[in-house]
Amino acid sequence: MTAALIQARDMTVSHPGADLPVLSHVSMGIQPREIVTVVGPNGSGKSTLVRALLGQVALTSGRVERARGLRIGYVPQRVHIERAMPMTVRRFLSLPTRVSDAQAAAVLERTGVPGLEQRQIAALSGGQFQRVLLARALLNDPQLLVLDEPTQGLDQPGIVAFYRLIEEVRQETGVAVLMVSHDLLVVMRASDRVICLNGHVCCEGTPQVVSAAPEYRALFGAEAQGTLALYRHHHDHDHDHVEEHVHGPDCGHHHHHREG
Ligand SMILES: Nc1ncnc2c1ncn2[C@@H]1O[C@H](COP(=O)(O)OP(=O)(O)OP(=O)(O)O)[C@@H](O)[C@H]1O
Repeated sequence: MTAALIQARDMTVSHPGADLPVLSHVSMGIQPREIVTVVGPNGSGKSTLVRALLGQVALTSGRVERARGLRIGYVPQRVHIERAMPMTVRRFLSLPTRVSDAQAAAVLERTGVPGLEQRQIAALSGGQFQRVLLARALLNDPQLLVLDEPTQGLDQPGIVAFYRLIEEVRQETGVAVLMVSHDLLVVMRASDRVICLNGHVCCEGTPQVVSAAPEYRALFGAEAQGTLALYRHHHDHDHDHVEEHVHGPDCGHHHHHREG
């Protein structure tokens, strides 16, 4: 296996005053060119995981290893403050690092919003704004893109289009992508690997494996049924083979489908 771009080993994060750690013994990594999505209920520690990987949150124990000189493009979850500022797209792209007109034009073209330079940030649609954020994150030619709920506030076609764009960008640039998302169905189609988080790593694997995992179905209930249906056709033709999935020590379930 190639060396991971970023790797968390047995990472625990506790916030001062809280009884339980937000993240408990989390180990996970991202390989070059991989699209990895973290799913989990509200408050399950998804944003904390991302920020810990980026070195923005102190670890209680464990460690994070980053490839030397790793370039990361990060789109944080809370960007509505930036959005309210009176500022053109062109100026926004030059924060914090100045870029040339040609670079700005090229990156807007790549993210599917060419020619928006002179528009006010506040006047963009939700989908256009997400693409401008993605454009800015791509400017330093990252090896890893980190997107925390990038499709928040988009409608269904907007969500699908955004994930398609992410796949195109990966194809074109070879960037690896770590995303946090609530869009289970779309995520399952667009990710190479899914990590299901609930304070610890509940289960992880290909979308096909995770969608069939009992931990995932316990966490997401009816919604999980929909993602499982995506893969049922495949299962129908492959009864004897159920892929292994990794699961945490405290998930409290049995793998009947495997041991039986
Ligand atoms: N700086 C902090 N101090 C204390 N508690 C915090 C801090 N940051 C996050 N938390 C708590 O840690 C838990 C996990 O938060 P986090 O934002 O990582 O979850 P999340 O899975 O991203 O949630 P959501 O889906 O709602 O965005 C929550 O209970 C939150 O209140």
